[in-house]
Amino acid sequence: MLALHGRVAAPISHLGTKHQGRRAVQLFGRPTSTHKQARSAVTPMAQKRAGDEEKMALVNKAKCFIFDCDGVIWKGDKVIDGVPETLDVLRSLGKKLFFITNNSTKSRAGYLKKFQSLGLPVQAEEIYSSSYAAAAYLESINFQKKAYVVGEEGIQEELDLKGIKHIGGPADGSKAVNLKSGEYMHHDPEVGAVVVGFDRYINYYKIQYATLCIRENPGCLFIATNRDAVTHLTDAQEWAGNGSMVGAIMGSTKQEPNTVGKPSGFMLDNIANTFKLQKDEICMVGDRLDTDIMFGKNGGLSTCLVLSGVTTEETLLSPDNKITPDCYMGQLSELMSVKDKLKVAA
Ligand SMILES: O=C(CO)[C@H](O)[C@H](O)COP(=O)(O)O
Repeated sequence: MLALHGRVAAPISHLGTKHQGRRAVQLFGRPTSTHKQARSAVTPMAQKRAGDEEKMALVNKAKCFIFDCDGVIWKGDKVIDGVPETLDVLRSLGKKLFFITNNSTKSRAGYLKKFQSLGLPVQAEEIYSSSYAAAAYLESINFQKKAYVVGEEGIQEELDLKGIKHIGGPADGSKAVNLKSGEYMHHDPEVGAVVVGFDRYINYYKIQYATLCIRENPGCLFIATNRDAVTHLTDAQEWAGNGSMVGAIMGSTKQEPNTVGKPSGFMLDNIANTFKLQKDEICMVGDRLDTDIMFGKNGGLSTCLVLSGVTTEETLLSPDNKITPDCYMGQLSELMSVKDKLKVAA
């Protein structure tokens, strides 16, 4: 087992919000004062692809880069072209690199193996996942009860590392509900949090169990690792993301979850505090506007969108889009066009 990161600073200081249509989505606990926060995070500006000048300014300003994984580093199990070389160049310039994924199916140790299997030299302490964020959040509030997991091994492994008791997860993947007359499902009254992450084996049993805990156990928390609409489970197509699992339980409980993954700033605060980084020295590179770029903007980071993932240029430039990155490019390796003009980090 890997002890990957230090203890999370509590209490949580950053509350992010995002709009989905007209509804405010609550991130981390507090009812949102949505309009104020959302306005500060969306600065409409002229958009054009980053040229060499913008790329140089972006890299020279940043002492640290935070990369989203799916859509920036890889798609499914394939590394995106030019990524290894680009990471090497940034490291040779003395930049600190971190990798943050909203995908909760693996723990940080699981992601370390994935990076290694893809031939990407990454250190354990450079990886943050929403599975970790869920466990670190519960630790930060001194959670002493049991968690019910709708999700995969990643969440369970991270809860184990924090010594948090849990039930559910893959073990409930094969459980079926038989709705015979008088059928009654019992649930554990000791469950004090339901953690919902991406779950390929979600079923009616899990949805009902999670619903009972949230509705009937006084004060039971509803935690979403993320609410991403779609994800690249394979490189051939986009697949329904954790937003679909969270949505099912929101539907039955009529409650908003606390979201611990991007765009919530929980992992950002952890990185900045642990590694003593100023937020304005960090550049967030991501492929999603409502998670990655919002995460960067909420946190006061520079932001760069890449078009190698879920966002098209048309969506970015549409008048309906209100989330504007500082710059955008086709894919990460486009930074290589200025590699000979970049400065070593001070
Ligand atoms: O729904 C998901 C699976 O839980 C996520 O959308 C997805 O995998 C996000 O990955 P990343 O943050 O690396 O783009």
